[in-house]
Amino acid sequence: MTTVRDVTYDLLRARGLTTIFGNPGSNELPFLSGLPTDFRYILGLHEGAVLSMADGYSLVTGDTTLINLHAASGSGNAMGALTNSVYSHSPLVVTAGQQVRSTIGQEVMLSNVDAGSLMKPLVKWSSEPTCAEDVPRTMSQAITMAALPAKGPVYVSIPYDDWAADAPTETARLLERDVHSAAALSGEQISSLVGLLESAANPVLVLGPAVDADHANDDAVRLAEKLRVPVWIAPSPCRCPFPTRHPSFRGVLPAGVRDLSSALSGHDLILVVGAPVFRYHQHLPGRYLPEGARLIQVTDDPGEAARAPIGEAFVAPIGNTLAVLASIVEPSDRLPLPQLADFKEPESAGPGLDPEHLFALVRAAAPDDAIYVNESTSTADAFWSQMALAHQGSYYFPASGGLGFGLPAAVGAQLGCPQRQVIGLIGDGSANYGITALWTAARYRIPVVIIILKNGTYGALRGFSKILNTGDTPGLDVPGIDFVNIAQGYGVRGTAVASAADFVTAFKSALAAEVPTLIEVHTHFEKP
Ligand SMILES: Cc1ncc(Cn2c(C)c(CCOP(=O)(O)OP(=O)(O)O)sc2=O)c(N)n1
Ligand SMILES: [Ca+2]
Repeated sequence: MTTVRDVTYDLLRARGLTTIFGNPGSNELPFLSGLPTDFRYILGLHEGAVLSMADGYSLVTGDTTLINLHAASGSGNAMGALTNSVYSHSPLVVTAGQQVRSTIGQEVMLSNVDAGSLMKPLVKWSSEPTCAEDVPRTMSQAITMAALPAKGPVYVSIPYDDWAADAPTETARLLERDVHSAAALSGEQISSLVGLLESAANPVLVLGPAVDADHANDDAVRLAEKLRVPVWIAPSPCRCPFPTRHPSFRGVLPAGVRDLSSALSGHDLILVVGAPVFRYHQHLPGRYLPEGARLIQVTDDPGEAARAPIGEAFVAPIGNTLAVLASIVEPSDRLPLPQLADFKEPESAGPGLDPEHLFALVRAAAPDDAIYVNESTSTADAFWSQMALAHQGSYYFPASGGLGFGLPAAVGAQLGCPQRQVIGLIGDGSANYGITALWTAARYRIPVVIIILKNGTYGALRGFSKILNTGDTPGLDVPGIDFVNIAQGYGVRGTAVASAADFVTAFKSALAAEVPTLIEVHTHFEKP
């Protein structure tokens, strides 16, 4: 007789979920026992790292990705990482082993009490099947929900005695299922958008992560070039939707209401594509928009459209909308935008490097199509002022600022995209939240390059203490961490550098290596 486990593995195979990121407990063993040979299991040592590795993998591949965690304790450890995945719309299927079905109510050891509620609101859908026979259909629903727009993580808790139960014969029909999502702006809606863009005196494009997620970067460039308009990246970006050396590129919008509004002053039409309106961060109240500006938002997430405080929104596929607009909008007779100024070539007063200087050295030596996973929270301005990102899928940042994403996501991204070099730019504070992913990188020989920016402090919080005028609070410094020895303890080759020449030597060696490498760079939080 075919078991629930057999049908579930057939379903996972049919939908392409044959890589499992996990950390097991006893509840998971009946699912993992006799893992089919065409599946691979990637072990992480902490569930936060497991989740973020899977997130990095799903972001670069675009694949719906399977995670298997241990009951409530493992699921709970992963929740911090899920705060990012839910906003980066990562299609993750998070599964957890549950105690034997008949004992859950007694709350025996390893029971995941009220499992269906545990992960809300950090997942778009969550369930514990009501009986063993419904496990395959529930898994089918979970995989489909994760992948349908707006994509996002889902959670399924499965009692471990369900796997051996007989599967109803009809569950085999799940393997034939396919679910298509269509919808697009109507001809009338497109015409109204085109009319607004062509009649605006000074329009501006604001692009968000969904443009990059939908591989619509080139159509965004075509639209910007036809309209001859400036292009900003929406605030708090977790991806890069537009080439940063293009003449239209103006940078990342500030994440405060007041400053964002002034950055857009003078524009009468603001077209926001693929971003929430907006992911503000610093609380700097003011007018949402400059005088006389009209905001139009195109998003594939009904929630983003519904919760925006301003503007008119269209819920539609991002790639299709940009492609249609770029093809039918008339070329503008505005003057072409001038080339961007050359990069400043910064220096540092040693020992140690200024972040701008470090990023200039990275840019000079890294491959043109490198993928950057950034979690160095006080150096964002320096990064955007020095990097030349030209390709789709070149940049990832924790979508909710939940630390512990960066280092594991870099490992997962490198596993998912072996053809491009992945470079993690990780603060010496952030590194500690996902440090165990170094072991996974060494264990599976994943050749990621991890650059630790060691300024000895929680730099972003020092910045916030100035904005919030909170003075010198406790808990802001992280001096003396030895990432080289930590890395070597997890099996990763590490080097510490404090000069430009030494960094370039170590970086070029790391880029040529076929194993993971960590470089600890002494950086300045403030210019010496
Ligand atoms: C899981 C988690 N814990 C704590 C924080 C709070 N936090 C913390 C602790 C930051 C400092 C990070 O320091 P870093 O060394 O990684 O980078 P910088 O020195 O460049 O800021 S930024 C920030 O929002 C967080 N965002 N996420
Ligand atoms: Ca730091």
